Amino acid sequence: MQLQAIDYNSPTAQEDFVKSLRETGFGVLKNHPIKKELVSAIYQDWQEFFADDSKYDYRYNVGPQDGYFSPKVAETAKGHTKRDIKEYFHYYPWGQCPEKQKPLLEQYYGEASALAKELLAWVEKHSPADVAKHYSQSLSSMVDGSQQTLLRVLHYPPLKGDEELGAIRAGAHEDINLLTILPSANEPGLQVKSKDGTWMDVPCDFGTLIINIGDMLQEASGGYFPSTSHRVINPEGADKTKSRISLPLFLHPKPEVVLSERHTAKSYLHERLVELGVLPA
Ligand SMILES: O=C(O)CCC(=O)C(=O)O
Ligand SMILES: [Fe+2]
Repeated sequence: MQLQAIDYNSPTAQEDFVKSLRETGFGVLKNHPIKKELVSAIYQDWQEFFADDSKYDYRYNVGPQDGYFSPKVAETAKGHTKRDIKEYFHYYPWGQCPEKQKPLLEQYYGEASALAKELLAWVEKHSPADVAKHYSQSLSSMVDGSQQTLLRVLHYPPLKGDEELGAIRAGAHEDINLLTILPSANEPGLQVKSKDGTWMDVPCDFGTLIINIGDMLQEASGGYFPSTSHRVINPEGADKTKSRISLPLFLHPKPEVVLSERHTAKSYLHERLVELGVLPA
């Protein structure tokens, strides 16, 4: 299985994209509306943020989860024992954000959320009737007016050799939300698990966008759209000295949205954050 980039402007983009999501949990888009100059400017802005000790002034708020998570409090992937080797900042329009980094991040948040919503509408339009009948409301209306969509700026520091044995940049996990949009990072390392259990590299041509299904869409679609495991592996050799920045946007529904007979978005998110060790039970 190889992930082929799909041209956003192609006449068959919608069908090709939804087919890729269905078969692999992932889709890669090229020629999409998000400018790569915006993404690279954000990467630069945040290299500065993570390099400066004033980042500790933005320590995350435990309940709402906005702000800076240092490597000491970074999440531990479900089923793992070692924390991921990363630090990150959680941006919400209502949350804390340093003034210098705010304008571009806010702009990106708006553009990426709008694109994510459009892609969710593609998913809905190409869902078979027997899958769509389980959606408690239209997928795109699930995110209308949502305050929960999260933009995460991730920094994986260069490896120094003193990392815990067995720790990796991001342990294998599935995302919690409906859809995730991720611009190709500035360094490789992202891998996705294929159906036969092998790990494949996700292409990291700067300028492409990687989209994946999260657990909430898997739940709402009765498993038709798979939330696929992915991870970020550690660099080797000379690449160890390089840091890596990435910028996933996690599209979240409103808390009261019914995902399935078992879960609302709120109950599901709470259960998952406790499992990740970032919320007290
Ligand atoms: O850094 C990446 O490329 C992926 C990050 C990721 O999977 C996540 O934060 O959920
Ligand atoms: Fe992820």
